[in-house]
Amino acid sequence: MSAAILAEGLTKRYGKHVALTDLDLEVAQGEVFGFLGPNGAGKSTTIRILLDLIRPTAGRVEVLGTDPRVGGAALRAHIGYLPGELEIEGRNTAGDLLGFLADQRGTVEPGRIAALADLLDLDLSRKVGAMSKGNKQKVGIFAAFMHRPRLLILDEPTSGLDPLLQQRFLTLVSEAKANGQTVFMSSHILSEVQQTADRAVIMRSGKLLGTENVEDLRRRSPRAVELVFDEDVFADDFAGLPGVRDLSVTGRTVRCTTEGEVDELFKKAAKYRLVSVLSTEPDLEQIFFSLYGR
Ligand SMILES: Nc1ncnc2c1ncn2[C@@H]1O[C@H](COP(=O)(O)OP(=O)(O)OP(=O)(O)O)[C@@H](O)[C@H]1O
Repeated sequence: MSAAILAEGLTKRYGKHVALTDLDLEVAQGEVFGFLGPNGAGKSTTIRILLDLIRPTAGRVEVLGTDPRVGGAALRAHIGYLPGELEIEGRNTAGDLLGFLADQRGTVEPGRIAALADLLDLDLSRKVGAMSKGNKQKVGIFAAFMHRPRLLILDEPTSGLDPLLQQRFLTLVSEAKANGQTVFMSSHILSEVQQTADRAVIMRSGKLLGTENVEDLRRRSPRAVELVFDEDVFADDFAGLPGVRDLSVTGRTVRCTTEGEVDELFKKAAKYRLVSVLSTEPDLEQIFFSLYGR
């Protein structure tokens, strides 16, 4: 079986500016694949090349076994694409617009649009041009998912969605995976990729830093942890614990960065009465630094 996505030596220059350098990528069919990187890493550039919206300076890609430069409409029929900067204008209602797209595609099962509207809480009677960014994003998600394409290419799909809807979106991704579809999803947020993806690549400044098994990434990536107790605690109790660094203990509050195992930390914490636990994901730059030391 051919790969869902294959890129070899992909390079893109805009004049003197190098947006992408020698990228190799292979995404298997049926895989949920995260494409991670901060703004400007080259994610949208790669995605646009996969869709033949722009052409590479060097290297080649195959999408579902076909060169997108020759695949045309037949290839596009198998791809659901959500652009990073979605622009939807016009006086049509969401229902009319999505109904039109469904007719064009001809493969959308009856009731699918209503079910998606229910899941993502979208009022189909609203005019798309007057919608908020988040609602427009939902329309874009519908358009990508509704015909259950073999391959979903999603550029920052949850941008503009509130946390509840981000979770609902992730259920759509899980459903697509269960259905054997391939999902290629860019993001600058590790946690959303961690929840759904099998593997992820991490990009920075147009270069691939590494390919990661997402389960490993979850274990290895640092988290900022804050524990608050109902009384002052002894700093010595928390000193030198495995997987704990940047420790600061002030009165009732312990702050630290954890990496990997947190078992010892919580065993020590259990000596006291814990009032609250806050664990936050650092931004990608910090994760890069922790994983790759640069
Ligand atoms: N049409 C263009 N002309 C010139 N430079 C461009 C063009 N499109 C992108 N770039 C540059 O190429 C680099 C990669 O951009 P790209 O949009 O692929 O990054 P990204 O990872 O998708 O980030 P973002 O999330 O901000 O879109 C950036 O430095 C960007 O400024």
